[in-house]
Amino acid sequence: MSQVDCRTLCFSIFYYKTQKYLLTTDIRVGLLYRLTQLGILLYLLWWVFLEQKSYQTIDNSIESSVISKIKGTSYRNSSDSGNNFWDSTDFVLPSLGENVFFIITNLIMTPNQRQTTCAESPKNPNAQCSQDSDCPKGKSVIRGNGVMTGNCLIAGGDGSGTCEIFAWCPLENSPHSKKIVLENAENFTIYVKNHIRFSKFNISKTNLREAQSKSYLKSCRFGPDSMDCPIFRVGNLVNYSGNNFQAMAKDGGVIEIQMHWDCNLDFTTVCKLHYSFHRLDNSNSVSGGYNFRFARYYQDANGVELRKLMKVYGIRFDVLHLILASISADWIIPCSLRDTVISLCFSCILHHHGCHGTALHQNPSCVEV
Ligand SMILES: Nc1ncnc2c1ncn2[C@@H]1O[C@H](COP(=O)(O)OP(=O)(O)OP(=O)(O)O)[C@@H](O)[C@H]1O
Repeated sequence: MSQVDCRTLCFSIFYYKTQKYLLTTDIRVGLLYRLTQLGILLYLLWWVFLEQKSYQTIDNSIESSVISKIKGTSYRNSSDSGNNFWDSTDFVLPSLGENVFFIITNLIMTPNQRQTTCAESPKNPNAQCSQDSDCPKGKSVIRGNGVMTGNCLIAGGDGSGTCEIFAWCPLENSPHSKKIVLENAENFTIYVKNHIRFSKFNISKTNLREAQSKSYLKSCRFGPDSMDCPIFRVGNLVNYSGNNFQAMAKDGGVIEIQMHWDCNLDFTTVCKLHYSFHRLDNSNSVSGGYNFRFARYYQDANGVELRKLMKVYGIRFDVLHLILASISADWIIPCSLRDTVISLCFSCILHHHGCHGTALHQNPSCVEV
């Protein structure tokens, strides 16, 4: 590189350029310019601002808590299990009041079980025997309830018997009747409290309106006429999910209570809350419904440990929430980008129109300013 080239290159970084404006009085170019400006303006106002609300941002730093409380009582006087009275402490599991809770609607109760020997269920083909050697001592019965003692208990005169087992005896009672045990479960009420907090903006919201008093809560029930009441009747919830309570209460199921928050945090915080209810388990499958077993342990007068086994059927409620929060972003309209686009377009137009280079002086509609 020659010495002159090098000096030109080095000094060029200290040069300062000014812009040169061209004014064209051609009405077609002017009209096109204004139409382009109008188009960009309309695009920004209508699409970017009104339709897309692109000036807003979504806040993902949302904290939320769900607290539930269930109330109701149920009484049943039956010939096989006697008087049975239930209140929420008995039929709600767990009692913590979380966003997932289970309401017992039906059960098979087997009281006074203790660890001793008894006959395995005769319905279990793996426990059928004709002699003691068919019941190897210490071996668990496949799909059974206990461990074989080595004795075959012959009950009938046909020589067929059932293996004796060491287990919690007596074994679990036979399946429940068609009638559900907690008949009044349909009328139980669920109170769902949901608090959400937008930690970035220190804004809190709850599904309970400030004006709602304790007496309102005592009497209100969620329904088409009172969509802002946070107390739901169990039977209605099941209906809203498109199911029949009596059918669902017999074998149990899972229902989702979905709380959909749509909050606009611009200016004043406005949140719209919408509830929807869906059944989550597949009631038509071979193993439909929802049940599990648990036991309550106690001792008799001699200090022997006993238990009351319960196979419970019921409805598990999952409270889920979707929160959509939009708020004005610290947005900057990309002015430089917009100007670049406009100027690029117009240089093309002017070029096409002959307003460039030497052609500038030959075209009377191009004025240099
Ligand atoms: N599942 C429910 N069904 C109907 N009302 C309810 C239910 N849960 C709570 N409430 C009522 O809503 C109001 C607010 O309940 P909150 O739990 O805040 O107060 P509380 O005094 O602890 O209620 P309580 O002692 O009655 O359980 C109370 O009047 C309460 O009786």
